[in-house]
Amino acid sequence: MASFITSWITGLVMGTIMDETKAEVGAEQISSDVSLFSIIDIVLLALIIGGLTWWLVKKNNRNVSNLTSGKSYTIQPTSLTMQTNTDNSFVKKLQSSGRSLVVFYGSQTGTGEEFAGRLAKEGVRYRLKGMVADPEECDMEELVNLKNIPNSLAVFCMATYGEGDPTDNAMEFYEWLQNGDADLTGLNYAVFGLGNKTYEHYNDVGKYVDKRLEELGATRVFELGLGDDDGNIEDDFITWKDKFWPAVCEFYGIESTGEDISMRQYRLEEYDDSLDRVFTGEMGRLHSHKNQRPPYDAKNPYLSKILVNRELFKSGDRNCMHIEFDIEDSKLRYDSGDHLAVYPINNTELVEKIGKFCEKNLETVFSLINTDEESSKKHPFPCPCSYKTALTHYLDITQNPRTHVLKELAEYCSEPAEKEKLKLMAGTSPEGKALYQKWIIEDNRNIVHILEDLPSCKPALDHLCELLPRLQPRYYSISSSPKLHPTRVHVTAVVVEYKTPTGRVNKGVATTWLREKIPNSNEVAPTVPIFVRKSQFRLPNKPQTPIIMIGPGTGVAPFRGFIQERNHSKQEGKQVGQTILYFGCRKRNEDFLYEEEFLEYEKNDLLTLKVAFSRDQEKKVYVTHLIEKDADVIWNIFENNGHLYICG
Ligand SMILES: Cc1cc2nc3c(=O)[nH]c(=O)nc-3n(C[C@H](O)[C@H](O)[C@H](O)COP(=O)(O)O)c2cc1C
Repeated sequence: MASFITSWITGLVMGTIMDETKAEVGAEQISSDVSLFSIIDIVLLALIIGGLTWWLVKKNNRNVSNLTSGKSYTIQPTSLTMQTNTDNSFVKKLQSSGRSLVVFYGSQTGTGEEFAGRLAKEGVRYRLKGMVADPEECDMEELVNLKNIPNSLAVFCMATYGEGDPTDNAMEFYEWLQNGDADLTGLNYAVFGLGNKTYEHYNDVGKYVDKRLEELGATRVFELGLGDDDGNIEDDFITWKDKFWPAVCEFYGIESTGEDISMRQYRLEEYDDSLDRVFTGEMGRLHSHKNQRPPYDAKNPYLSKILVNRELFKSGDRNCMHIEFDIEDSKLRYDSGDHLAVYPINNTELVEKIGKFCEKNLETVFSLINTDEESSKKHPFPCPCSYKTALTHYLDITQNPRTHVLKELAEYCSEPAEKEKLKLMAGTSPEGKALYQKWIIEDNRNIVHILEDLPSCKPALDHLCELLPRLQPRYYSISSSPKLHPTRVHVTAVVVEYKTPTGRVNKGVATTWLREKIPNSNEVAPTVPIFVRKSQFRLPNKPQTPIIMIGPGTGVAPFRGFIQERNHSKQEGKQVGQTILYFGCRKRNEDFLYEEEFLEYEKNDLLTLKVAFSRDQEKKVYVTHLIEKDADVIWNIFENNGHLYICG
């Protein structure tokens, strides 16, 4: 039962990973998510009764295994010591640069890091010159010495992942807090947590850090703030921040200087075209795309050849791709259930529009150089590069911009009405917040749409490049098993395209780009930068263990890998337990993914296939209906220590 619950939770996490890039979630995926929650209701009720004890056992053991990062590590006994390195002395850095505010971030996809940057920057307004710091690069034991700096304050912007786990960069700090017993008396702190309410462990890391620092003797200067990424995390942050600063002023007996903090963090250098060491889209090492060298990871992705890219839908106006990536010479390894990360590039048309609106030659090579010489982050992205490279490879130009970006854009409007509109949305008035919600979020405007709709706004392109967030890799559930396909990774992805309320067509960054990457035997195969991210979405160790997989739509992707793996075990003569797949889609003749393969496995007595076609008859049928009907079978599998997985 314990493993069953683990699988259930992991399934939920997995479902979210599939939807990680919100801008790329199609309407069909959203509707499968909604139906999944009904499944969860049904199944969970039964579960809670039988599995509570095991659940508690698991919860207590949670600290022993990290469930999101894929990193393996060992917990040390109570006096865990972190590596001390004088270069990592954030206290020295603060002292040498006359600062007293340090803002740490635990961030995976950049939101926490961005919030930390904004807080550190705003500090000058309150005579608290600030510095952003990555806990992974700091000796966090120095927190005990921070009190030696007058009016010092440590702020923590901490995101939560998986089953309430910290981000990779905050892992060591988190363990230190959990296992250490430092005396933090005299340390002044505040915490803002980043999370998502749809997760069971909502903002667990922020809550824990806030509580634990107090337990260790530190003084909370302002109450814990909680940001919900399912709602409007930007709004949560500015609402918290606007009360945070007055509380800080009261605590230290200081006043706002009223200073405008829209100063730049990076200075610009532009070069003539003779420069030879110019980044052209590499993530870390210059020329790494030309001289590929393992090991491959997020900073050194492997340029993989696309060997197959075929359409899976038989009819209809939507597209679903089956893509096979070549990993033969890469030394990359994967397990079924892992994720493939793909670094996409932005649409050329959008990139060129930005160049046009900003009236800048996109071929110009430039660098953004941190004005804070103490900072470990010298550039916001690999520099020098051309503006075209920055906008194509490194910056997210399709997200809804956050309010601080609008504030800076306002300064570049020559038309007073347009300037006021941006300022209003960037402000904290209820009217401004409502306008931001409507004009940016609901109308789904990205930076290109804003510049299009506010024609007098002509930002300096280098400033815009400083403001835009980094383009993130997209994660896809791997839909193959290495047992069957050791040299290839398969991915199953629906092409995202939808109309926004302003009548524009928004296209998913990665899927639209991948769609064009069709291998042709006469040409060199198209290549894509990839790396494998380990997951905890795993088959039970013993093939005899019965499993139920619920995977409507592209939620079936990881289960194709699981089924291939179970089939491999069967062919090796091993006994394989019941393997049940619930799959749902619109119509049998339209979007039944991998129909032939699944029917073949069913014919060979490996798979029990349960399918729901919502639009093939008058009355809608979803996987939830099938599960309800099969309650007895499912319960029987639970009683045999089966595993249940949900993905969608
Ligand atoms: C795969 C995944 C797992 C997540 N798990 C949780 C969770 O367990 N609890 C929670 O409150 N939020 C969870 N979140 C939401 C993130 O914490 C939230 O989106 C946050 O803003 C991310 O911050 P970052 O951009 O700084 O990494 C999860 C998000 C993803 C993509």
